[in-house]
Amino acid sequence: MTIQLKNISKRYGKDISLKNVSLTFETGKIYGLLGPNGSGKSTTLKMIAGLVYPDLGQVEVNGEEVTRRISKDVAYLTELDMFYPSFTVGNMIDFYASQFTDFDRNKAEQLMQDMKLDSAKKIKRLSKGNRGRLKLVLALARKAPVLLLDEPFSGLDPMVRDSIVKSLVSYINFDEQTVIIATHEIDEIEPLLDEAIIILNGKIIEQENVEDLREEAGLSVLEWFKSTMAEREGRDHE
Ligand SMILES: Nc1ncnc2c1ncn2[C@@H]1O[C@H](COP(=O)(O)OP(=O)(O)OP(=O)(O)O)[C@@H](O)[C@H]1O
Repeated sequence: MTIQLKNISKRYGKDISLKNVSLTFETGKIYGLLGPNGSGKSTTLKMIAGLVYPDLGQVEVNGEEVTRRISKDVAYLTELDMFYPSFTVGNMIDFYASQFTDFDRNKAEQLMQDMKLDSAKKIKRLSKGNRGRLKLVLALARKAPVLLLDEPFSGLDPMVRDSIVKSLVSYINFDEQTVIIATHEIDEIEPLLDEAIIILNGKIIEQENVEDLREEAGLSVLEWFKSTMAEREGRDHE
């Protein structure tokens, strides 16, 4: 599945959220969409999920324009908690299984064990971190061709993050899935990434293959991100 954003612009009232963004995402790769608060990461993901439409430009999946129908192919972990508080964890798993034909119960069971979640527990009684884990279970248990993760590690403690980052790849089917992770926690997701994209003030300012970055420039993604941002700031102040 090839996802293409072609010359996308989007504004909310006076605020410009995306400016002439063009990006291509291919199956089998994990992309990191990196940038500071308010840079347009979530808006980009929402566009791929068909939840927000561009003012200008096109979003295409396999050459076809994205509509609301894309949602069946997109597993989307959002920043917002959209859980029903009276549900138990198990109810939520049942609900997802009823909503999405690609929801894999066996995978969900395995993920629940890995994330140490109790299916009898009420969602309103879960800690923030455990809610974060549940969100990951619900997104990763789907065999959707497109997996969008918006700040997937927020609320998780550092030890857990580390182990989740390590186990995440085992839940991805690289023959069939495209994964896009939006985050400002670059250090943590670095080991997962194939491609790193920097978005700033609604513009894509850089994109690099992570292996090339390491081998050719001798830089970690975080070092590259910091130096790119510093260079920008310097330029903006000239
Ligand atoms: N529903 C909305 N109504 C008005 N403005 C919006 C809306 N959604 C996003 N914006 C604006 O668009 C810009 C980009 O926001 P977006 O949420 O895409 O950034 P982000 O990079 O995901 O930020 P964060 O890291 O803080 O989540 C911001 O200026 C934001 O205020």
